[in-house]
Amino acid sequence: MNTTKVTNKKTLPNKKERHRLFGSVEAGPRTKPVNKQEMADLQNTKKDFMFDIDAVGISNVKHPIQVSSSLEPKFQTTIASFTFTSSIDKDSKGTNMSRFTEQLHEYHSANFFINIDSLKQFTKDLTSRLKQKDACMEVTFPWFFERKGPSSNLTGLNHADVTIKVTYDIDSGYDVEVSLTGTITTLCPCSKEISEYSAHNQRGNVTMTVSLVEDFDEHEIDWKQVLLEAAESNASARIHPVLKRPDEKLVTEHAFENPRFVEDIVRLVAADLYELPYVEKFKVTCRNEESIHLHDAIASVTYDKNNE
Ligand SMILES: Nc1nc2c(ncn2[C@@H]2O[C@H](COP(=O)(O)OP(=O)(O)OP(=O)(O)O)[C@@H](O)[C@H]2O)c(=O)[nH]1
Repeated sequence: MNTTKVTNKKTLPNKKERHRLFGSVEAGPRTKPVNKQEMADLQNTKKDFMFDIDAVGISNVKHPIQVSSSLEPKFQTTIASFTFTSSIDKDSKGTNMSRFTEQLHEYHSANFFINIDSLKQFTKDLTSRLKQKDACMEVTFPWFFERKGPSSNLTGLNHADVTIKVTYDIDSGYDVEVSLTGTITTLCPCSKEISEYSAHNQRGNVTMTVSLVEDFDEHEIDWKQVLLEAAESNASARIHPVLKRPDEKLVTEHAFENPRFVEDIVRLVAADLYELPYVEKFKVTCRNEESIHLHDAIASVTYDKNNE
């Protein structure tokens, strides 16, 4: 290894002098309290502040998390983005924002696994910690799963974006919404029909947002895998990280044999979700990134079984 040092030719002022050169000044007299007990607590000021606030809190909190899965890898760490909020009434000036991340770190240190049950516990605890009547948290993360080539069986990791949103209200209890965005291939039926050869295709992003029945047992059913399957099994073809030529041939032919409009995707996925007894209501959206346009094709279906 070459350990020769490069000789510095300039003589620089020391670091403190450099900071002064760029505008740093000496500390002024300190007159305000440094003990927490003596500090002003503006957040907890009680007065008529005119309006209740629906949601106040923090968003874009990046944090490592642990997730379990019915597909390989069965346990994984991934990076999540959290949003934490609660409502406050018009007599409170503000919330105590440090308590959101304070609680997150406490959970993290106690081996926090992200699932519906643990988020229910988290929001309930947060409600008491904040001394408010409700709390809401939303967590979004890439969930990874193994995918094999259809002929070679060669494996790689794909991912889908997953969101869990849990609200706890001391009067009405829990509200849980789960969501997954999976990526698929769609082959245009119109293009297939009218062209002498081939058909153009798209990369489709299918987002399913679902309300599950109250007694849904996530230890019995991995809803992530179910939603992924709803998107992929209705696609022209699935997406693969590793494809050899025999795989590529199968995937290409499968897409040609299963052409889909963006409308077909949202209706077919809606049908699968409709058939799941533990799904109460759902929204399916699809956004196809066109390969023959700069724009995307979009469609959505919303359905609530309670309104039947
Ligand atoms: N309510 C409120 N807080 C803010 C805002 N902007 C920053 N802060 C936060 O105020 C925080 C102080 O947090 P608090 O939780 O109120 O601190 P505290 O009163 O010492 O905490 P407790 O001991 O839990 O009562 C800092 O973490 C800042 O991030 C804002 O717009 N509204």
